[in-house]
Amino acid sequence: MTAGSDYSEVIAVDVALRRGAFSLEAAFTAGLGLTALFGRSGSGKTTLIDLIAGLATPDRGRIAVAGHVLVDRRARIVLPPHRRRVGVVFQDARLFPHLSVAQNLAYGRVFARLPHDPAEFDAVTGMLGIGPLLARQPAGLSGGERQRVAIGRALLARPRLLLMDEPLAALDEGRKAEILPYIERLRDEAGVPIVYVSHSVAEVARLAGTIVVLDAGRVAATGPAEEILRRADLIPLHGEPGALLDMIVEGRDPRTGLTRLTGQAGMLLVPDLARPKGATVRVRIPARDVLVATEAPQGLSARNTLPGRVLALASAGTGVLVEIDCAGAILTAQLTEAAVRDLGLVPGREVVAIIKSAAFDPAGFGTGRPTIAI
Ligand SMILES: Nc1ncnc2c1ncn2[C@@H]1O[C@H](COP(=O)(O)OP(=O)(O)OP(=O)(O)O)[C@@H](O)[C@H]1O
Repeated sequence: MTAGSDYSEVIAVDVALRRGAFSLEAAFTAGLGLTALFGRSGSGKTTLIDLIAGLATPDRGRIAVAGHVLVDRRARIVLPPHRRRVGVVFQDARLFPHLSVAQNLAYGRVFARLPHDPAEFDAVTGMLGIGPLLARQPAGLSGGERQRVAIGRALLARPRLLLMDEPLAALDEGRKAEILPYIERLRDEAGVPIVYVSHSVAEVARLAGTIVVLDAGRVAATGPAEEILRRADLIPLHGEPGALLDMIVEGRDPRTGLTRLTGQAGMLLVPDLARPKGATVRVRIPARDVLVATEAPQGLSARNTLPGRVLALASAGTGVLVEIDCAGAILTAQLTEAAVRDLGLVPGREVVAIIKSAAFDPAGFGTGRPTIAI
């Protein structure tokens, strides 16, 4: 990509397909970084992945990646999967059981007709932390290790796009936590755009720059992750609204032992994070963990109070979702209608958002800036 090119169009999809009673009609564009295809079971996520990978052909439409047309039904272009330069990582790693890790990795390369490149091999195995596993057989690896090898195999074929179809779904919580930092490195360092299927809000909140929400074969919404995840009208799909804030680690607060983060919204104290000073972190703050006051509170144990202004109110299930603009960063608070009435909350009203430090789940902190705008 050259500077000034439109980063929102690294991937351009506009397709239709009927499969039995199910019909998919989906159009979206996405840029570099990680784009999550998010939706309930049966919404069409895997069908869309199949169409991009070439495992199924749309009845109508066009798919292009980095300016290369993979499918254009009107122009009668349907590239076979092996000519698409699209890597796929499935829920199960699908490694060859009779080959070692090193041989599995080399296979991706052979299949793509690329010569062995020791420097690239070392870079990929280093990034994914699989160097020590090279002589092992897949049967002896943990689920997370297997997935890292599957990602390495896909990357070594130098894809223009990496598709990941629920790559963590078969792993327990511990293994998921172990592999997430590698997926973040992949997103930030490999320079390959990723389309990532998940129906986990926590996963998508941590990883995605862009979210495409699918519902019954249609794109219900698409946009930056922070916008999609706070929308009240999408609660039936994502379940729980919340804010995403990109913040910087300032260091350990000597008085409390908590980690001090700074960002657009102000300063937050969160449970001790093993991240270096200056590191960027992505923090998710669910709306139910935010309280609202109309004056700075006195004698309150909560550590985090951010001044802001009510931006909008939207009815959300049995309550009200209040959007608060904290110096340009937008927080959301889930309140009862009675609380909104009692506090006199209307757009423009100055308020203080209060978040308990204990509300932050250290396992949910992402790294880096997930959207790379060029
Ligand atoms: N080959 C097929 N023939 C007929 N219907 C199909 C076929 N493949 C998938 N479907 C249907 O298409 C719909 C979308 O399936 P798809 O696997 O794309 O959903 P999904 O969002 O990936 O779901 P999940 O999260 O459960 O994996 C489902 O109703 C499914 O039953």
